[in-house]
Amino acid sequence: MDWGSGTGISASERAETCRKVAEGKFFHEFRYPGHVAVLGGVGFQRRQGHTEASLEIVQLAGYNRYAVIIEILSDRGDSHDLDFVFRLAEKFSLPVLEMEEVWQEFIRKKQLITKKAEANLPTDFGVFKIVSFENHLDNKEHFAVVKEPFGEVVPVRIHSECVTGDVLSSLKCDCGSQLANFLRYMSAHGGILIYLRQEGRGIGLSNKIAAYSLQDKGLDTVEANRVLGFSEDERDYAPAAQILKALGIERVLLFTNNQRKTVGLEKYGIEVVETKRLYGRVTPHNRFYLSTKMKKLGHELEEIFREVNS
Ligand SMILES: Nc1nc2c(ncn2[C@@H]2O[C@H](COP(=O)(O)OP(=O)(O)OP(=O)(O)O)[C@@H](O)[C@H]2O)c(=O)[nH]1
Ligand SMILES: [Zn+2]
Repeated sequence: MDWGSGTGISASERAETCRKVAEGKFFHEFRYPGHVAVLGGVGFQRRQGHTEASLEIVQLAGYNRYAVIIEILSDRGDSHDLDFVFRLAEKFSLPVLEMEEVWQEFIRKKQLITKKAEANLPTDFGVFKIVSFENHLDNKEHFAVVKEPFGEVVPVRIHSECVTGDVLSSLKCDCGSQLANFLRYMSAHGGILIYLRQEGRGIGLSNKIAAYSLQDKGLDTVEANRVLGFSEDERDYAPAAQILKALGIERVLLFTNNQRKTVGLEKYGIEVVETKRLYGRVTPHNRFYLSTKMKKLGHELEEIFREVNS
């Protein structure tokens, strides 16, 4: 689009066109086609693209949601790499923001998950409260199980969905028994379980079953994920951080053997005051899986292997 009666080509005319868009002029007041391409963001929570990120940056800085994006090109017309961008930024004393930093700030500042429904839930482990959420972050039906009272630092378990382990009592992993152990702990001491619908470390049930099939052929859990085109762990704990905030909680005693969960919560503004190990059952079927988690994913499981070996 172009604004005004000139060609619209010069830098100053293009800047004027951008300014008029940001003033909220109507589409029919511009001329088409023109020399400024207009893009619309679909929401940063849906797409972590430059268009969406630029809208968040200007809004976080206190401006209306209009931004100008430029691609930095070399003399030959190719896109420059990040090294060039850093050198350019240094030369002109400009800040450089990476997508991950904008995402973290977005999750800290824009609360997209709120409490929806809550009810009592008597279980074999005790009577809990179950809470559901209105979730505009990833639109999944995560839920929380709450047992009060608890102190200012709340015992918390972030548990990723494992239908095979949690529902079918599969012996291939430790999920079901870890879940039961935490519910038992909560029943006695109070706390919160956040159940995230991140089946298969975020790859979904079908892909996890495909990964199991590769494991039947001798691959380990990390290799199987990679063969299927995924990273070893696709989870993001942004929904967990926002669920905790929706429940009014910012300081936690986290039950996990996985440091990525601690890092994953802290970067979104949740303070992990302390972590406690939470072990499940070791079976002949899950031993190799658990030792792979320890060796390749950094899970702190040395203690259970010491016990098993002694
Ligand atoms: N892709 C894949 N996912 C698996 C496999 N085995 C278990 N999972 C998934 O791994 C996740 C385990 O979740 P959690 O127990 O919350 O997390 P964790 O990383 O083990 O960390 P902590 O239990 O907190 O120490 C669940 O989503 C399971 O479905 C596997 O072989 N492949
Ligand atoms: Zn499992």
